[in-house]
Amino acid sequence: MRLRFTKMHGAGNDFVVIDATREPFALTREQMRLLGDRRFGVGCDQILVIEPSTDTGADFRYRIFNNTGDEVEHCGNGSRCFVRFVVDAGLTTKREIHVDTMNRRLLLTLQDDGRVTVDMGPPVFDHAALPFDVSGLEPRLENGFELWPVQGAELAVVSMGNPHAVQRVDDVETAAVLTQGPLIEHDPRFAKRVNAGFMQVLARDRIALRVYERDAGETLACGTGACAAVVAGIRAGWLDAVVEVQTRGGLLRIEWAGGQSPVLMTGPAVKVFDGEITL
Ligand SMILES: N[C@H](CCC[C@H](N)C(=O)O)C(=O)O
Repeated sequence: MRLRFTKMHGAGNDFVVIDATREPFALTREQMRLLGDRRFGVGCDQILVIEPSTDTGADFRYRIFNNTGDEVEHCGNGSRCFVRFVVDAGLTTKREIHVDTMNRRLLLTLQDDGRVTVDMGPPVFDHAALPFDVSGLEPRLENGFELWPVQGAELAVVSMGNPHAVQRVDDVETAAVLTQGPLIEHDPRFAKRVNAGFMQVLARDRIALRVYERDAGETLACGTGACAAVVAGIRAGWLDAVVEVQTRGGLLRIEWAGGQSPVLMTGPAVKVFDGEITL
């Protein structure tokens, strides 16, 4: 089959975007793996599929598949690229867009400077929701916030709709991202596996972050990972309410007022090229 797509990235986290608003999305898992392969296909961290809304309260629905073909709950950098795509494709004239993902409704705003602000909804700390099995573990409390001893790390466990386990490190450049990351991702306590974050606190309003993503391995940036890291840092008492997150692929700005307030993420969304591929 011939497939038209748009290649995009959000701070270096890269995507193949498929417009399924006029014809239904029908790729098999194998076709998605080929599409996402950096040598045999186009190559990307995730595949984003844009569909018409099934609910009057939202303008679109958007589905996210890791490059393994596994469908996942959320992709922060992807949601910004989604907005850039639907505006550039003329699929909407709005600049404030409501979109439904697997388990959240997001409000996204295209800023005049081309960046996109995403209301990511509130973080969830309920271990059962992640899911994360805490049986037999004793957390260390930092500012009253639980840090869990798993795989030789002290993990803050947060859901942004998708699961994250974040640890504070002295230096992200020398952190054991590529060795400890997969051990955390596949630890049996995370029944749906987990995205493993490594955060270096540079100041109360600035961190450096690397994320070993579930399925995708280390990406140049992880939007939901940046949200999870900042929320964990605020709860642990290390960070203030507005934080600049330095990732290997670019800068993200994360804001959270605490409690049930939503996490706001602002960052870039870039179109690289349009293409066609036969799968
Ligand atoms: N690998 C993630 C999905 C993509 C998240 C990341 N690309 C982001 O920007 O949030 C997961 O399996 O939950």
